[in-house]
Amino acid sequence: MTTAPHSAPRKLLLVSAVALINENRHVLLAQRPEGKSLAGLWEFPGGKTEPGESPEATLIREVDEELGLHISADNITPLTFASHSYADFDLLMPLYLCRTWQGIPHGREGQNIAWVPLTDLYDYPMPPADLPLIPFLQKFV
Ligand SMILES: Nc1nc2c([nH]c(=O)n2[C@@H]2O[C@H](COP(=O)(O)OP(=O)(O)OP(=O)(O)O)[C@@H](O)[C@H]2O)c(=O)[nH]1
Repeated sequence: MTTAPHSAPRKLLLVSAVALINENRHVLLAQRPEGKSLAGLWEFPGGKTEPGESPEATLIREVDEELGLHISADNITPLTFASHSYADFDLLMPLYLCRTWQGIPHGREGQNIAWVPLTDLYDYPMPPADLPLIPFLQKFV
């Protein structure tokens, strides 16, 4: 008698990300460095939620680590989310909106960053999960 193989459950990855919007209605994107998955693509700052960490705390921590920016929980608001099935995991990514921060952003991990007019977002190749977010941002931000 043969037994059907049990496949491991797919992993659900929770990632917090932010649309930092400046006074010119430009959004800050960061380029994924060489050596990482999806290298070279432009993404919203953020990262994986650690065990026991709230999505908002993740965002505040990641924006500091990646960009040297200080944002407060009072200045971020939920905007929309991305949901995408990558080959080896499902991504759920709340996208917050932030228009007020302290500091001048710089790529603390050596990554390129760019302030991108919302109308030019399609000129910056982004991960597939992010593509549905572009028309949303263009229409509602
Ligand atoms: N921060 C961020 N992550 C995104 C975006 N879109 C998207 O698919 N992701 C995915 O969400 C995950 C975020 O992971 P991360 O930034 O904390 O970690 P990482 O690159 O070091 O991890 P990895 O190289 O193992 O994927 C990555 O798999 C990344 O590809 C986005 O706009 N911003």
